Amino acid sequence: MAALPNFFTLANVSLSSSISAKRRVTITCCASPATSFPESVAEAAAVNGTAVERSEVRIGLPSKGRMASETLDLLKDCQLSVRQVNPRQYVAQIPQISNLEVWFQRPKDIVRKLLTGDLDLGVVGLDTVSEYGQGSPELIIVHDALEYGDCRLSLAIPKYGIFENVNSISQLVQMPQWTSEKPLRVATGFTYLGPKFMKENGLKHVAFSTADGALEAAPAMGTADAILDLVSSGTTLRENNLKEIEGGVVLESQAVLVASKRAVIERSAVLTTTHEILERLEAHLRAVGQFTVTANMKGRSADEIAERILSQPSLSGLQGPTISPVFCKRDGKVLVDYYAIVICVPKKDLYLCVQQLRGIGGSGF
Ligand SMILES: Nc1ncnc2c1ncn2[C@@H]1O[C@H](COP(=O)(O)OP(=O)(O)OP(=O)(O)O)[C@@H](O)[C@H]1O
Ligand SMILES: O=P(O)(O)OC[C@H]1O[C@H](OP(=O)(O)OP(=O)(O)O)[C@H](O)[C@@H]1O
Ligand SMILES: [Mg+2]
Repeated sequence: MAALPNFFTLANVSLSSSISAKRRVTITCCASPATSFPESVAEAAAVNGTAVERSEVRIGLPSKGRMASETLDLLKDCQLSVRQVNPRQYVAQIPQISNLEVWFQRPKDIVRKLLTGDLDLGVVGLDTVSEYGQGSPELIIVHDALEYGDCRLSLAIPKYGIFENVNSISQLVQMPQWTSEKPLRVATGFTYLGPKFMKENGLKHVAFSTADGALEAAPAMGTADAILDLVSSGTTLRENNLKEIEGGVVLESQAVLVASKRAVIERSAVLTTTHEILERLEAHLRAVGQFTVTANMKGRSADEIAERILSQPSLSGLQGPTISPVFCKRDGKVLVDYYAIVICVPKKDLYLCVQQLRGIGGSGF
């Protein structure tokens, strides 16, 4: 994952100790580079005063696009059913949390409204928080991995012509073609992150153009040399003869739960509701991320099997294993040759765990 510029763990906010104890939950806050902070956002954050007077808690959910239905599905899996009578109704309730109002908004407007204090919480892609939050210290990432909406913001160039042998950002920067008269033309919808990334990578001669969609067509049309856009499967780039380059990923993104720092700090109802949502998200995400592996293993005793399992690097950090004798009858005697073992494995470690269990004599998975 590319390092996220301007994000750091927020250790000195009073709520952090209680929330950040959870696995995969980080309370992070965009650092505030005061000098480069755009005035419009700073002003928006400053007029956040209305938030203090509201008693109900407002969460913004994507009203349309690919994040909309998956967000509702996730909440449903957490037993938080959003009651929306029809898709054109922009406000809804979640009966399980009585003082919570759901507002359906476009993802970028969710971030904007968190900054103005019109929303307290929101679910959007990290790319949207980073682009429209513009490093504002007013935004707190409450949960950084809701496990959908995975994509990356990445720079892509044509596979052909002058770019044929260019495969990294440093090679792109060193190309003699880019001058102040003829800068590298980049098409992007990310007008904050794009210039920031190029500056950080030393690309001086660059000009940006914006469009709302189908950016991948710009190089073939001759209107841009490169594009900076979201990539998920990579199909759109491939179909348009474009390639990503080494060092060209601006950020890795997925859906996150974001909060207004001020609302969380100043209004106890927001903090309580944030905790409640977080507990439910964590319980659900932990459960779906875990697999139970059962296997048989030959051995002299349960202790010996336990030692063998716990000596393996991918198995030693687990809670357990549960080891039970498997009884059989041979020549009229009840014997234990095998033990049944049960371990709980995070999804990402599943393959390695099974390999390591096999390596120490596990079978019958
Ligand atoms: N190809 C993709 N695969 C997975 N997630 C994506 C992809 N493209 C975007 N996303 C995520 O989904 C979010 C919403 O994208 P979506 O395309 O639905 O809306 P949008 O691009 O903001 O709006 P619109 O396409 O209507 O202009 C993005 O901010 C990003 O986090
Ligand atoms: O790597 P892939 O899986 O091919 O996905 C990447 C494409 O998905 C997004 O477009 P979207 O579908 O949102 O259309 P848009 O350009 O109209 O926003 C993004 O802007 C890319 O064009
Ligand atoms: Mg889109």
